[in-house]
Amino acid sequence: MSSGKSLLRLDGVHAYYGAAHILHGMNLEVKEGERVALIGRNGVGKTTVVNTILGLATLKAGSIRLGDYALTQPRTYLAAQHGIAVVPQGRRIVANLTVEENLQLGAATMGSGRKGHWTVPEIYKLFPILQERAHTPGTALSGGQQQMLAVGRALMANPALILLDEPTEGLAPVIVDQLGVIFNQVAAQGTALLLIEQNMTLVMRVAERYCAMAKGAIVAKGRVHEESLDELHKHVMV
Ligand SMILES: Nc1ncnc2c1ncn2[C@@H]1O[C@H](COP(=O)(O)OP(=O)(O)OP(=O)(O)O)[C@@H](O)[C@H]1O
Repeated sequence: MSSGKSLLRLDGVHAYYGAAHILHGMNLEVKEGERVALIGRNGVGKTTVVNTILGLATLKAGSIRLGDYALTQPRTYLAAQHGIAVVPQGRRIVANLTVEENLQLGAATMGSGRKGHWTVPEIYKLFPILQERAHTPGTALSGGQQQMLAVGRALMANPALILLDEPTEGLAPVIVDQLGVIFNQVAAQGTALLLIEQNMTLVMRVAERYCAMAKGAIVAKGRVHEESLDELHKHVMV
């Protein structure tokens, strides 16, 4: 376990959509530079963890800390201000902006003015195809390229931690492999990753430890090593 600074910590979190009680005492911590996978079957509440941090699901009990900051009233901009960027499920590329404008939006809407390694030229080094298509509308890209854009946009905020919500969903295996390489490069730059993922091969390649959810809480956790695949699969098989 990393002895670094805590970037994100949930303790006993209960969260709701309206009257629907989704997170039931959720605990989770990601420290500086860590690569953590959050796994579990469809519908167990993985996206709701992200939505609760962003204020899109209602936090009713428990606590969330973003670094040293106690997040009592979650809001999207507060996560960004405290160094957490999100690559949302479904990518959410802005339709009437070009690739480059989408990237610039990442720096602007994260709002914290954080400086760091990631600039438009650095994103283009990571994803040369985005430079080739810089002036194309973001939504005219292929699914894999849109996911690269969503990752690039999140990096533009120079986050300490990036939350990746099923980034490889619906993508061809060759693109999944490319993204795996990229996530490792991003982590090597010092950015911590929380990877929500159904592809356990990718989890094996990227994560150093995993947390498995069922029914809105953590039911297992451990280190990822060469023998982990069967154990990981148990938590995602239907
Ligand atoms: N806006 C909403 N209103 C009410 N219930 C919702 C809403 N969004 C999700 N849910 C329900 O909350 C539960 C958890 O959903 P969530 O999206 O967090 O699961 P998940 O583990 O991320 O699954 P998936 O892999 O399918 O994205 C599911 O039962 C889902 O139907």
